[in-house]
Amino acid sequence: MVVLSVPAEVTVILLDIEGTTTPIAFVKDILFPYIKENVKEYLQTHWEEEECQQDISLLRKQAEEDSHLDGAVPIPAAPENGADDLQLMIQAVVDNVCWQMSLDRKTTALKQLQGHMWRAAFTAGHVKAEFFEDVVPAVRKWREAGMKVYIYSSGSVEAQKLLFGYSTEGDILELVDGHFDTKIGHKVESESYRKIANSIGCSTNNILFLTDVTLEASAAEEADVHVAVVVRPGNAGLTDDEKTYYSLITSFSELYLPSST
Ligand SMILES: CSCCC(=O)C(=O)COP(=O)(O)O
Ligand SMILES: [Mg+2]
Repeated sequence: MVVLSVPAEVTVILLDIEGTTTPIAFVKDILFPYIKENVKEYLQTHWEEEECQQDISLLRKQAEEDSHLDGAVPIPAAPENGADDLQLMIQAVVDNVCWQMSLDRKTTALKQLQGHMWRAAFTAGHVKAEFFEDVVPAVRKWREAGMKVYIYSSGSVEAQKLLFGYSTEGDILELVDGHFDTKIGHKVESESYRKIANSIGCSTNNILFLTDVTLEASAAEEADVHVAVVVRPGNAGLTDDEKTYYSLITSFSELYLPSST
């Protein structure tokens, strides 16, 4: 087995979710279709609720920022003229969400609505999150060795907690010391990793970030975070240069913690 030695200064392991802890197929084939199939009914049912109105406001703001993009779908201002306007507005939000999802956008607005929609599916037991089989045993081992384990995903913190709270492995939320999402910044921006270190109360070089996306690894590395790229079935392929440049692991069990011997 290939072994990647974790530098002695590392005290925090920061995990991406999709493509790292969890198969991309679970997100693409189960979580995302749930949104596309249910978003219209969800909006019709929850429209009057404050949480839903906050989600719409955020989506509308994002739509304004996106107005220069090819194919962007605008969301009109709040309806004034009754039921017909409301139905047009709901359809605009549905079209905007589907457009964003067709591009796999990671906007905070989209991710916030998705997190709220998944709540019902997870808590009712209709969906259970999948984790690669090496994830839970490795995380337990790291924690026993004194490591802190944090999550940094484009999925909202609320969605992350649903995944860890309602998984095929049971409720494994207690294995996570904390969560970060795009509210702290985007994963391809190095400043986000500095803010995460600051929020945890450590230096960036105390963190090892595991992700499937080399753009994220590169941003983290620029902030002096240690990185390893996770190669999982179903992940996007890496170029030869990326394979040479980055430390690669195919399972969390390949990480060797000097302190855990
Ligand atoms: C954690 S919620 C479901 C996945 C999701 O919506 C997403 O965008 C995952 O992105 P990641 O940063 O974990 O690759
Ligand atoms: Mg990922």
